[in-house]
This record gives sequence, C-alpha cells and structure tokens, in this order.
Amino acid sequence: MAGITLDLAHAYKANPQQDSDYALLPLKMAFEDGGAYALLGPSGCGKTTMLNIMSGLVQPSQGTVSFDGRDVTRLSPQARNIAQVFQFPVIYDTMTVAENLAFPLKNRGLAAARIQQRVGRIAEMLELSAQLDQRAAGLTADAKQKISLGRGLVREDVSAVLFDEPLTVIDPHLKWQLRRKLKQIHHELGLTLIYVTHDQVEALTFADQIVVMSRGRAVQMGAADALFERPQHMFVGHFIGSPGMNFLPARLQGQDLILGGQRLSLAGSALGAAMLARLAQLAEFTLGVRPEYVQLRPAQQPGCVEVQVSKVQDVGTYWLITTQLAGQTLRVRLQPQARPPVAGDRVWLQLLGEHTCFYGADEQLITAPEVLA
Ligand SMILES: Nc1ncnc2c1ncn2[C@@H]1O[C@H](COP(=O)(O)OP(=O)(O)OP(=O)(O)O)[C@@H](O)[C@H]1O
Repeated sequence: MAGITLDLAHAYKANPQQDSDYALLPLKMAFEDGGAYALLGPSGCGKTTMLNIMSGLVQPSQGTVSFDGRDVTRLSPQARNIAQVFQFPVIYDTMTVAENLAFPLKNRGLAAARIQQRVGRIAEMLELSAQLDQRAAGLTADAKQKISLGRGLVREDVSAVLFDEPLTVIDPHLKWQLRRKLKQIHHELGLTLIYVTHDQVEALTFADQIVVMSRGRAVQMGAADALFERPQHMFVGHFIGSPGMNFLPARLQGQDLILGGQRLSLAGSALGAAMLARLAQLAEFTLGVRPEYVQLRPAQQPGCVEVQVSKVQDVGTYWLITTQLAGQTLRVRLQPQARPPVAGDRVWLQLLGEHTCFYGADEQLITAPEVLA
C-alpha cells in the first residue's frame, strides 16, 4: 500500500496556451495510505485522466507522481504495482471464476495454498463462492463485473486499487449492494482505493474523502458532510445535494443585506463581525444556502425575504417548493405538513443562519469557524 502525491498538470495537446487546453490544471494533492477516495465530477472534467496518471497509463505533461515519497512519474503501471478495474469486465471467458481470481496471484508466484485462501476470501466477500468452479463465459454481465472487481482486490501487495466507474454495467439493485460491499471490503482489507464516478450517491456511499472536479480542476477534497455543509466552491454546492444549493447575488448596504431588490436587516442575525467585515469590502457577492436550510417564516419577519411560490412538488419524504425572487429561483425542502403553500402564494423565507455560505468569484469567502465569529 502507498500514499500517493500528485504535483502536476496535464494537457493532451502540445503547447497548451489557455486553461481550456488542459485536461488537468496545475494541482497538488495527497491521497493517504489506506484511504478510500472518490473522484467525482461531470463527464469530461478530468477524472479518468487523473486516475490514469496515478496508474501510469498516462504520463503527465508537467510535474510528478510520487508513491510514499518516491518519484514514479516515468514508471509503467506494472512497476507501480497498481490494480485497476474498468467500466467493463476484463476477464478470461474460458477460465473458471476461481482461475480468474487466482490469475493476478499466480503471476506474482504466490504458493498454491495462499492463492486458494485469498481467492476463497475475496469470493466470499463478493458473494461469488457458489460460482467458483463455473466458466466465466456462461455468467451474467453483473457476475463478470464482480469477477473484475475481485481481480482488482485479490492482491494484498498492491500500492493501490483504482476503479474507473466500475458499477456502470451493473443492475441498479445490485449496484446499491456492491457500493456498500466495497466500503466494507475497504475496512476489512485496508487497501488504498480510488474510485472514479459521476454519481454523487456512489461517491458519498463509498468514499471517506471525495475530490470534486470541474473542468480540469480539483475544486474541493473533503468528507461528505464538509462538501454538503461548507462547499468551498460554488460548483460543489451546485453538484452535491438534491437539488443543489441556491445561489443569489447580494450586496451590503450599511448593516443591511440587499437581496433581489429587498433589504434585510442583519441586526441580530447569526453572521459574525469577521464575515460582515469581509462582505463590506465587496461591491457584490453571492449568497449560497441549501434548500434544506431555508425556513418558511411568518410575514414581515425581520431578516426574511418575500418570494412567490411557482411550484409545489410532493417528493415523498419532503415537499419541494420552488419560489421566485426578482427573477432568481430559490428552492426549499419542507417537511410534510398539513398545509403546504400552493403555487401563486407569497411567502416569507429565512435564508440567513449558521448554514449560509458566501462566495466571491465562485470561491467561498470565509471558512466555517469564522462565519459566526
Ligand atoms: N486520449 C485523449 N486525447 C485527447 N484528449 C483527451 C483524451 N482523453 C481525454 N481527453 C480530454 O480530456 C478531458 C478530460 O477527459 P477525462 O476522460 O479525463 O474526463 P472524465 O471526467 O473522466 O470524463 P468521462 O466521465 O466522460 O470519462 C476531456 O476534455 C476529454 O475530451
């Protein structure tokens, strides 16, 4: 197992001139030995490029990759001792399940008894024990991909196991089970696992630390609660959550916040002096608040804004209320209640509180402990 450090940038084209020429903009990042990480972001943001740079399938155009402090930038995937699992099964159809799982161990020259023991353990974890003697050719796509996962996990001596959207071909119900299983396997085997996905639920279920990526940039690395509670970049607020964070342009005038043409007194609000001083330096900034933290309040309550309800949806465990404030959409998640508002109503919302975030040029202006200080 190894800790992996990246200090690099990558462009597939020669002589990159502008940000959009890079698949990965300059970044410095450390993945700890034994950690479970997800690289999360939309299609084309650079996840696979980052994974392939770690495995050695792609050489970065600038900078270095280190394993436990040793520069491995020019080493092949074999020399880096990496296991990689791809979107589609990579197995030998003519071999049995057991032979497929044993293959990476035989290649390393392990003793037969040790191979049998390890194959048995991995098969049990992935619920493949009953199929060990079957030929892979006759198995379902789901079972074949489980074998691929098993082949990735079977060796104890790898530096890391890298997964590139490994559950794409898996049936939705089994997908849910396998995600949880992978997390359990991580705890049991203690391997360094790095997992690429564009699915936030997959990332949040599997990983202890998630790297959110957007257009070649790693915009935040953090645990699920940090990404939810304190997105450091507006993209994280937008991408994580269902629906994502609300964003509204805002400015300060004296002790009042101007939001959608309405004036909110900040007297008695939860915002601390440091935050107010920072906001006062800016002509305009963006207020971010998650739909979960917007509160419905009685009319004319100080510190609240008046909005018009445009849509009310019953989403089962909560109501999703869509409202409009001076041409901006603001979504609210409400617990089911006797009399939810209806489209066309005018209601009052409290947006300010300990969970409100502020952004300038897409970046969070001030971090968690200082917001209320
Ligand atoms: N071999 C290549 N040659 C040239 N450009 C490439 C190559 N591979 C990827 N790219 C480009 O680099 C950028 C990042 O691609 P990458 O595959 O790393 O993103 P991704 O986040 O993994 O997306 P996806 O989920 O669609 O695979 C994209 O603009 C892509 O078109």
